[in-house]
Amino acid sequence: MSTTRKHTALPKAQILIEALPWLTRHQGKTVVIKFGGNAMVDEELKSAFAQDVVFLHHAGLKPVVVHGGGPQISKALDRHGIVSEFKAGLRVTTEDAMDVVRMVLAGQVQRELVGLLNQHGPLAIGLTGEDAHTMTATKHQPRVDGELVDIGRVGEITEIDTGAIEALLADGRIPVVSSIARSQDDGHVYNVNADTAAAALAAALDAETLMVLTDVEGLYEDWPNSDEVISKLTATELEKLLPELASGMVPKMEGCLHAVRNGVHTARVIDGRVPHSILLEIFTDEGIGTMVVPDADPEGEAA
Ligand SMILES: Nc1ncnc2c1ncn2[C@@H]1O[C@H](COP(=O)(O)OP(=O)(O)O)[C@@H](O)[C@H]1O
Ligand SMILES: CC(=O)N[C@@H](CCC(=O)OP(=O)(O)O)C(=O)O
Repeated sequence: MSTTRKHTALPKAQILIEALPWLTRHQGKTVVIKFGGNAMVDEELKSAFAQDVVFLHHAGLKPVVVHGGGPQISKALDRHGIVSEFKAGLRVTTEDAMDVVRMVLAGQVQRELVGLLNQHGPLAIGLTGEDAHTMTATKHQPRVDGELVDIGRVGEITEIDTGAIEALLADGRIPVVSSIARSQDDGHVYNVNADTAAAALAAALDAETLMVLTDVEGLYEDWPNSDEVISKLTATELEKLLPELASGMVPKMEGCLHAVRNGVHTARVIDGRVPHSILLEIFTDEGIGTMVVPDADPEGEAA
């Protein structure tokens, strides 16, 4: 035989092998991925997101996508002459505004993500929390300066039925969920913050990981004065920080806390502006954002 041939693709094999421990660890595990409206600004990023989710699916994980669409809703409301107002980080949602919210989330943003994922095969199925009683809510009245405020059709999740999502996962599909909930009597629907919905679903599904993609690097220690990202913190450490956090981060970090306090192993806030941030986070040990772990973290760094 002649001398050994030079295989120029060998570094690729090295990269695949480096992912082996992570592939083994995450095999069969459910990962809830929240794709924020602010991270959905760029066509290339959206395609890379879809590729990552499909990659996870083919690597044996069970991804569930929950999407936001705040900026897209604000734009549509503006076109309808409705002014966007937020209280306690949540959109004040009149009945008219709710029609627009539902149209944008279920009819526009969700359809686009389903389309991008399905470019890779017959994988994604879109639903909202209304479908098969996936999410039931009651009217949410947050406190602002100690006073209860009425913010219209904004819901607080009271019940989750994971049946439809689990059936889709068992059938090898990728559920794409819009954050709209039904009311107990099916009389109307509620607008639910997408971070809150993703966290509640992650807990109800017994997911291994909740991953929240947004438009910052992670949780900044002293926002907006410094860009020092907190790379890892426990539930109790996060709980202490919560009162200091500002609007957009509040539902995200409250969601992460809820998730890890209810069985999810890790909740991560990562930068959706970095292409393939999901793969970097799942398959390398260079976590790129903020990771929240339960207080007793038996697996330590391996989480
Ligand atoms: N401590 C913090 N660390 C990082 N971002 C913060 C912090 N506090 C507030 N923010 C704001 O939260 C925003 C993310 O939330 P949001 O706008 O709701 O994004 P998304 O559409 O991804 O849900 C950031 O762009 C930033 O302006
Ligand atoms: C009650 C409430 O505020 N609902 C959000 C739902 C969409 C969302 O959460 O989108 P992002 O993740 O892109 O912020 C809203 O109407 O904007």
